[in-house]
Amino acid sequence: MQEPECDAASMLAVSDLAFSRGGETVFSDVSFHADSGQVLQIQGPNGSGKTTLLRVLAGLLRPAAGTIRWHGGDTRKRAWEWRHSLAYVGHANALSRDLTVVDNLRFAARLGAAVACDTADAHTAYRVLGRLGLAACANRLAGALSQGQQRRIAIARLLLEPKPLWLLDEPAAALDPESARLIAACIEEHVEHGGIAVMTAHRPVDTAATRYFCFERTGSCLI
Ligand SMILES: Nc1ncnc2c1ncn2[C@@H]1O[C@H](COP(=O)(O)OP(=O)(O)OP(=O)(O)O)[C@@H](O)[C@H]1O
Repeated sequence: MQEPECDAASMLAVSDLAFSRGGETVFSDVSFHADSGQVLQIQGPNGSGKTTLLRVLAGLLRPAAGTIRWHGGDTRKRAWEWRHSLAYVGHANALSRDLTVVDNLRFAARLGAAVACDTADAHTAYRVLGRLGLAACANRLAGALSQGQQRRIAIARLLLEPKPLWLLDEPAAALDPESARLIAACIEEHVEHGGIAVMTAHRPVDTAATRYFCFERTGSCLI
C-alpha cells in the first residue's frame, strides 16, 4: 500500500521542503512524516542533500520553502519548543578537546537543559558513559581519544536528557561493529520508548520500526 507522503496529524510532518544554496537548489518538494516509535533512514548518494536536510530540520539552515510541523504546529512559530524537542548529532562530534569526557557531558547537559541549572549531574554523565562502554575514559581529555571513542561520546550526549526527536547524521561513522551495535541498541530503545529517530546512514540501522526515505538525483521517495 502506498503511504501518504505527508500527514499533518503526525508528530513530525514535513511538507514540500526545499533548500537552495547560492541560487542552486539542493533539494525541493521533500515531504514525509514520522511518528512515535519510528526510525526514518534517509538514504541517497554522496552529495544528494541528506546532511543538508538534517541541518534544516535541526534549525541550523533556513529552508527556501515548505513547512516542518511538530505535533501539528509550525516549528517556525514554536521555535523554543522545537529546539527543546530535538537532539542533533552532526558529522562533527562537537567536543571540547581540552575538557575531560565527563566535563564534556556535564557541559552538554547544561547547554541542553530546558530549565537553567547551575550544576549538571555527574552521576548521570558516568551512568551514560558506562552504557556506551566509556567508563574507563571518563576522566581523560576528549581530544586524546580515538575517533570512534569521540563518536561514542557525541552519541552519549543523547542519553543525558530524553528528547523525543533524534536527528543523527551517520551516527555509526568511525565505529567498530560492536560499538555500532551499541548505538543501534540505543536507537532501538529510544523508539521503543516512544521517540523518533531521523537519520542518515550508509550502513543502515535495521529495526522493525525502520522506514526508508530515499534521496535521488531526480527527486525523493518513501519506501
Ligand atoms: N558548506 C557548504 N557550502 C557549499 N556547498 C555545500 C556545503 N555543504 C554541502 N554543500 C553541497 O550541498 C550538496 C548536498 O550536500 P550534503 O552534505 O547535504 O550531501 P549528503 O547527501 O549528506 O552527502 P554525503 O553522503 O557525502 O554525506 C552537495 O552538492 C554539496 O557539495
